[in-house]
Amino acid sequence: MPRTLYDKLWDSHVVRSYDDGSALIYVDRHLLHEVSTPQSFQALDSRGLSVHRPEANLAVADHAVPTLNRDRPIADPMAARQTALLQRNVAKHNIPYIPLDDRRQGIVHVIGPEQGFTLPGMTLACGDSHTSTHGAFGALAFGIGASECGIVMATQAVVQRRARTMCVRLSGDLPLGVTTKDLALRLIAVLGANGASGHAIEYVGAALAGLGMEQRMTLCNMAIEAGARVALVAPDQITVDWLRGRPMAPKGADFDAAVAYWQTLRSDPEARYDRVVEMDLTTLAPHVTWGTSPEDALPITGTVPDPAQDDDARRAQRRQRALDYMGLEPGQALDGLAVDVVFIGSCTNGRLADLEAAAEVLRGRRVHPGVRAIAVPGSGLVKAEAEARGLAQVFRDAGFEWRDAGCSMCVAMNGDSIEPGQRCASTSNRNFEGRQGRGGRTHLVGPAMAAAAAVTGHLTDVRKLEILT
Ligand SMILES: CC(C)[C@H](C(=O)O)[C@@H](O)C(=O)O
Ligand code: SF4
Repeated sequence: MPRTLYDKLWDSHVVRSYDDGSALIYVDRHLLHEVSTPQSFQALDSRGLSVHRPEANLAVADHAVPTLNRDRPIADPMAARQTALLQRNVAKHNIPYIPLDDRRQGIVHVIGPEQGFTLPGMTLACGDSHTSTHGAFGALAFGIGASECGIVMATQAVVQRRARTMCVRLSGDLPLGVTTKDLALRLIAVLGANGASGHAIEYVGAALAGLGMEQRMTLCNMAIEAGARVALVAPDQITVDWLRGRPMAPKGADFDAAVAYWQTLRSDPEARYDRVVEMDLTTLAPHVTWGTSPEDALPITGTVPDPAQDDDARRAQRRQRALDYMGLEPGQALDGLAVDVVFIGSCTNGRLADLEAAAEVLRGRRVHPGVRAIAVPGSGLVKAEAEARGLAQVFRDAGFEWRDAGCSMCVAMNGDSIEPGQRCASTSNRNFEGRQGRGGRTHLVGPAMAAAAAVTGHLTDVRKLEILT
């Protein structure tokens, strides 16, 4: 029977199947961060269990870590405790750990691929919902809960429910000024925040040939915001070229052998998906969210919707609440909304290609007076590369704060946050109430759109700005 890529990855990792459709799945790799693992280690320790295969794990602190003054002790007591605890736990269990002062430190979903820890054909788990990111490499990657992290460390396996499959077929090229973030937002708006729940999304289609790994990661990263815990792109030459030479990727003949296997990781031509969605990239516009769910996304040329016109009463209620929280009126144009803060970073848009896209807009321009703009590279290596290529200087010259790597203002756990009532154009993935700080108002955008907001002082269509490259 013809199989999808998801089926192949699933089948090759089943240890035992159960009658209810779930299965015990072998987990090749496990990523750890400081926020979701304290109870996992506690569970191990209270039962006297050891870590089954320490080298299958990789730990890094990212959520709570400061992005300034890294040479000093962490000032926030909670962050200091969380980070120290992770360090103690991994040392005790011999788990490879990237320390805070290491250039490789960064957001788990940035450093996994960067180090070649994430590889095609593998199963990868992490106590974090955005683990879907790693599916861009053709890995079966999924977020798990804290107790499951303990189970994975002790047994190298976890029980999962098989997902239904959804094919998202992408055709055409992205127009100038439009990025994969816009595509991701559009897709979530079309599907709804729960529209893909219970599904594994596979992105297919001619458009993928024009999308680099970083763009594919942005797409897979945001699949969870449509409810899909798993997202996939079949590995191709772009994947192979990106992984060649990565520190933890196989070397020499081993790499060639791995590539031969990776080439088998694609859906069979006759394979059936439970659902198929078509997206034409050529007509896509830059998007922005107006509400408090990632599904509240519209083209920047749009206006704030009117809940009173909504035929779904529950949605109308949610939307009205969102408008109240966001301080918006129905019918208001999105282009022109003044912003106080601009954040460029996160595991969605904190990679080199994202910084480049923003820098293209920033070059020769200045951040609008009164706007606070902050750029936080996704990893120390992204930061170093951006500095080597002169991008950091573009950000600094424009008036951006240029920080050390971490989750930062994406989740505001490290003190990088916005004030109540402040409006922020953010390249992150969630715009929930309070996500970037209590009372803060988040508008999700791509990196070029964030840069455009920074220099104009308001949400605006980046296509209206002349790019001075
Ligand atoms: C803190 C962590 C568990 C959480 C997640 O699961 O995604 C965070 O990364 C987020 O983006 O909300
Ligand atoms: S950058 Fe944001 S979305 Fe990504 S792992 Fe960190 S907190 Fe979660």
